[in-house]
Amino acid sequence: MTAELIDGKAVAARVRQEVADGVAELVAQDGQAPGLATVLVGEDPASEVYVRNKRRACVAAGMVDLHRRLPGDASQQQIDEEIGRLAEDPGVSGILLQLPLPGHLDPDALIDRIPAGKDVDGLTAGNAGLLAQGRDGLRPCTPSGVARLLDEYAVPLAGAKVVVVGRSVLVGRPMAQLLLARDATVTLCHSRTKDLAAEAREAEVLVVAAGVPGLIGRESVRPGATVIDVGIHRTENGLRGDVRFAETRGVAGLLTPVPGGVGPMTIAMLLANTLQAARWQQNRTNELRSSQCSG
Ligand SMILES: Nc1nc(=O)c2c([nH]1)NC[C@@H]1CN(c3ccc(C(=O)N[C@@H](CCC(=O)O)C(=O)O)cc3)C=[N+]21
Ligand SMILES: [Mg+2]
Repeated sequence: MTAELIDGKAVAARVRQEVADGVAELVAQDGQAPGLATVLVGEDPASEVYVRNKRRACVAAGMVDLHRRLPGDASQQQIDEEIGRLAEDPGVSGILLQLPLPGHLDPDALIDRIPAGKDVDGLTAGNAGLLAQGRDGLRPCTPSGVARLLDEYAVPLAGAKVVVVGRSVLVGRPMAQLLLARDATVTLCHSRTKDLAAEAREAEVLVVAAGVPGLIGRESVRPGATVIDVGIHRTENGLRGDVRFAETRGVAGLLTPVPGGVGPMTIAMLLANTLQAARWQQNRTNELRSSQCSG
């Protein structure tokens, strides 16, 4: 068997076009384009690349790029104040604090300064709680990108055995919650899991977000399974994932490549979240206006 490849670039291009259409509609309605504030602290080279790509995608979708850069030695209070200003600014639809932050900063406290309605990364305790309770909110971009890929390739989730490897706040935990909300039977594995390969082999859908290069190979994959590789590592031989691609391709039914799989979807879903946030803010503004008129 040779797995069919999931074309994340193609799906991401479709999502980005949908977002661009939605942005044009919003601009026609109230003359204001959504604005995305990416906040980058310091100069981690990988973060520079991601933020640059996010800003480009934002402009390409017709949104306003409101980038903020702070020095690597910025204090907790300085960043707190910057996020506070963006939170108050009606021109800012979404705020994204790029992670990881320099070691002297407390990321949780800063993330929770972002109002839930502008939290386009879906990382605040508020949005994580809404997701855990199965209520509407902004979802983390990588997990929602994975869900969209699975939908586009018509991978059944209801009742399916899904194994997620990795329990990070950015990917693994929200991924498990999102799949649970889609009625999958979800197993969440991590670095302390006993016999990871045996757990993973049970999966009809295997989502790998461990951050360990080449962690998963043929010994861990059920024949015909759908394998989603969220890992991304810069090596001498180019970008690699958490999955050993060539050997896994011989066992899996559907497989994401790295690059060109999940990565482009993360950015596409960020744009989709920013549009969603702008629509909610527009609705709230209109409700306020009409209540002032009638009241
Ligand atoms: N607050 C926050 N939100 C994030 O969403 C976030 C973050 N911090 N920190 C780092 C991770 C990583 N991440 C990626 C985004 C795009 C690609 C992407 O576009 N990948 C391309 C390749 C791009 C390249 O050449 O490096 C691909 O896989 O095809 C990958 C990874 C977002 N992250
Ligand atoms: Mg882990």
